[in-house]
Amino acid sequence: MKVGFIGLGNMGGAIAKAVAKVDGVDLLLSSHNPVKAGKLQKEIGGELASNQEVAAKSDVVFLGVKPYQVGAVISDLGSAVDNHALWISMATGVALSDLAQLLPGHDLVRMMPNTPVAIGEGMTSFTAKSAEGRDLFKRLLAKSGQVVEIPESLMDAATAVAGCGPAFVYQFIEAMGDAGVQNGLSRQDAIEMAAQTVLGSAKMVLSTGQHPAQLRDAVTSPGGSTIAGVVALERDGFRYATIDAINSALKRNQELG
Ligand SMILES: NC(=O)C1=CN([C@@H]2O[C@H](COP(=O)(O)OP(=O)(O)OC[C@H]3O[C@@H](n4cnc5c(N)ncnc54)[C@H](OP(=O)(O)O)[C@@H]3O)[C@@H](O)[C@H]2O)C=CC1
Ligand SMILES: O=C(O)[C@@H]1CCC=N1
Repeated sequence: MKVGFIGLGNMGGAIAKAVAKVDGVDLLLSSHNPVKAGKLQKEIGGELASNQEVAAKSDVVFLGVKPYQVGAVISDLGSAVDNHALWISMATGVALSDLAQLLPGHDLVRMMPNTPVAIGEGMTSFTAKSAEGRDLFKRLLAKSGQVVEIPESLMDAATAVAGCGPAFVYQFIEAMGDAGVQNGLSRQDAIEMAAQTVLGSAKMVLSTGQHPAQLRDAVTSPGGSTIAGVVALERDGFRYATIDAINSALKRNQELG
């Protein structure tokens, strides 16, 4: 099966890395930036192509350009889109109804991935126009991490929590690292400790099925040091700051749409 990519930046490139691991897939890679696309091709294989070639020759096309570029990029393809491939858009805020106007008669999937798909640990939400599109999409994302089908009305929420979420987690890891450095750890050790702590804690949430508050209680000895830190986080508005960050991202998603 020929799987094409138009736009191979941070997100399109990460998905291409995951899709490249699926058996029976031949990649066609197109980006504005031939140097970037060439570098990726060396890493994951496939063939470099123009946008028109990708549209005309692919059975499935992943669209990885910025939301405001989607309309112009598809319009520029002209009759190359007439082969009725499955089109998959990752563009924030761009609805299936918008895509259907640009690609009338095509099968469509709207997805919201996050960058950890590049290492098989992503969290992707999607809405599909057809059952065939859904099955093919899930097959292509099989090596990308978790994949969940949601109603399109929840896409902005999924975008804010999981699409944008890695940036918030990296900020938290960076801040933990700073605290470690302030207290004498090397930068490298501090970041490794912070990142592994986030990884292990996330795995505990997913593998035990326990509520995060229960798991936090198991760390928090009465009168101990953890509760002192927990109280400081509450005092400084950590929970509110996190919710506010996600709501701000959600509001911006709606504006982008
Ligand atoms: N980054 C993320 O974590 C996530 C992003 N998304 C969505 O993914 C999409 C891409 O975002 P992101 O990867 O961050 O952005 P990037 O800017 O990193 O990637 C966009 C890519 O598209 C290329 N491009 C621009 N115009 C064209 C064109 N006419 N033809 C072919 N390629 C073109 C750009 O090339 P050049 O740089 O040379 O202009 C660039 O490589 C967006 O719609 C975003 O909403 C969704 C979920 C998460
Ligand atoms: O910042 C953005 O617009 C996109 C949405 C999800 C992650 N990046």
